[in-house]
Amino acid sequence: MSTASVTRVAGIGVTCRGLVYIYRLEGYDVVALSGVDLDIEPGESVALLGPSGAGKSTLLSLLAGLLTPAAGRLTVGEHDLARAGAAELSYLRSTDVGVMLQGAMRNLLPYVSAVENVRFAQSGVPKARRAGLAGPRELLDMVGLADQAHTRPPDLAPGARQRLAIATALANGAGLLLADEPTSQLDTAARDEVLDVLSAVNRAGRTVVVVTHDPDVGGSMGRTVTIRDGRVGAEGRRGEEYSVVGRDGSVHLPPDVLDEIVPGTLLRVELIDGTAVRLTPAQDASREEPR
Ligand SMILES: Nc1ncnc2c1ncn2[C@@H]1O[C@H](COP(=O)(O)OP(=O)(O)OP(=O)(O)O)[C@@H](O)[C@H]1O
Repeated sequence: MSTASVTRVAGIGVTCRGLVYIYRLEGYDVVALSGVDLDIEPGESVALLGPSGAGKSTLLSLLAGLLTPAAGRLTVGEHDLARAGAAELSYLRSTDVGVMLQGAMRNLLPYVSAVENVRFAQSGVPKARRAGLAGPRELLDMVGLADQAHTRPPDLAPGARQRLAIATALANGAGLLLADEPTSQLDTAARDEVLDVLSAVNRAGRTVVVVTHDPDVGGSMGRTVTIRDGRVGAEGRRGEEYSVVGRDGSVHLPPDVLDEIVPGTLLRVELIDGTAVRLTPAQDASREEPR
């Protein structure tokens, strides 16, 4: 696969403070996000990791303006998404944010060619923002599909379909790309081609946020953020994993530590020389029953 040079686009940053989202179902509520604090700098590449049901896709949908937070602050570029109305959210998606839903075909029109898919994605861009957009051919070139411009999505290989979904997501000139599981169900070669494209669009300035279960995909991004129980539990940089102290002082212990120090254990917490923290389990290593 050969990709052409990628048009530079300024990246868009994100700020989340105490972000809460609740799915309201008949008879009960599901708290999917319970206080996410997260900053993403313009031009960063970030992987959202974490166990199934942790809240990764919900967070991505909030960043995309597809869901509105129940509480907390959320800004994407200049937009305050906690306060934005439907028109502002729709403008955001047609200009600054490119979204790839899970499953390539959910992002594509099956009955028209690759180039028509990109043209269609550009038809919703407001006139004032159309000047300076990369053309459909250039976008297909960017994802290595120049020679398959007239192929319809069902006739593309799975990896090529995902790359076409990237081209359509970025057709509006977005400075923030949000992709939910863009490499799931791809073989290693197709996955690496998708990662190459994501890396190229990131190097050309755009902010890239990817939800994934694949640690290799996480490793290919500049930073990993692990969501656990609806909050940021850990962050990884340059292969090192760090726990994140929540605004209420809570810390998620890493799974391997939790194997040894089970929930309910009493811990003595000591600050050592102002530079390190020591956690020591109480003698019997479990909470005493109240008398
Ligand atoms: N449409 C919905 N209605 C009700 N509850 C939902 C809905 N979507 C998600 N949830 C619940 O919200 C919580 C977070 O789900 P979410 O899909 O964001 O997690 P996730 O980390 O992306 O999981 P996965 O890795 O399995 O996709 C889960 O408890 C899930 O069951």
